[in-house]
Amino acid sequence: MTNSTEEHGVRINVSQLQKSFGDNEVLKDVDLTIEKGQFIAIVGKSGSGKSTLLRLVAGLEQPTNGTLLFDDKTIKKTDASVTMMYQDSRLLPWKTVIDNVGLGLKGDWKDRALSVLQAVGLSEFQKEWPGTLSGGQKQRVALARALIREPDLLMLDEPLSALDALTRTEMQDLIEQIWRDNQFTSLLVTHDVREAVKLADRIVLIEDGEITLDLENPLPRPRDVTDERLVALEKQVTSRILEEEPSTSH
Ligand SMILES: Nc1ncnc2c1ncn2[C@@H]1O[C@H](COP(=O)(O)OP(=O)(O)OP(=O)(O)O)[C@@H](O)[C@H]1O
Repeated sequence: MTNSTEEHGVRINVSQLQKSFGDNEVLKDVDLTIEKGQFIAIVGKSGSGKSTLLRLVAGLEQPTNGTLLFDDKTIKKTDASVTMMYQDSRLLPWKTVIDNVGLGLKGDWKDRALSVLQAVGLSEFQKEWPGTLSGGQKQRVALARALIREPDLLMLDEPLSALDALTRTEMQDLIEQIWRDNQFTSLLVTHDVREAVKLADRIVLIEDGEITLDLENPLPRPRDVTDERLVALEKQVTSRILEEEPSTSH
């Protein structure tokens, strides 16, 4: 799909979104517009509601209240292709790498699968079993499996947090390059503020189910994590997260 001239990306508009599980109000009145092709990172403490927001946007959960629009259409009517990448690659161990990439696809997908495997640097591994791959390679296959669907929206739920630091940096560069080549909209949930400032155009902080910071990241790409402007941005977000320690635990 990296050679495709077709336009990808979707504009997302979340308005007064609210989600409760029983008495637990997890998201309170969230408003967020993500422009087509934008890369957004959602950061925040554990339990603040990041994954819930992602799952609502992905249509895996229904909101208690509020609206969710894709290119100004309600989510039920959207034609947009939405794909998700998780911390765990979720590959089927009894299928080869290439069959995992094409899983669930109809028609002749082998050439496209090879092309996306090439884009993630794994074409030589097409006939291998997932069990023989490293954690980083498995995540590359998961990325290829997302890419073959030519996503308008790629959702990334802590996709790199189980990887070692070096592999993680390599994967960040790969994700950024693939996003730039394909221009889909990206929504990344991460605990890692450095990862957020390296990859995202905007960093959104969620605290107790509310957006409390929405920061533009104007730094040119590709970004160097030792660049003092990036370090300053990282400090700004981190200190904001740490500002208010909860007085009670629950
Ligand atoms: N299906 C569910 N049923 C009941 N409660 C849920 C459900 N999903 C999430 N929650 C609750 O919603 C709150 C927010 O969870 P969520 O996973 O969105 O947080 P998070 O910010 O992504 O946390 P983490 O960084 O630890 O993944 C938590 O209190 C969690 O227990």
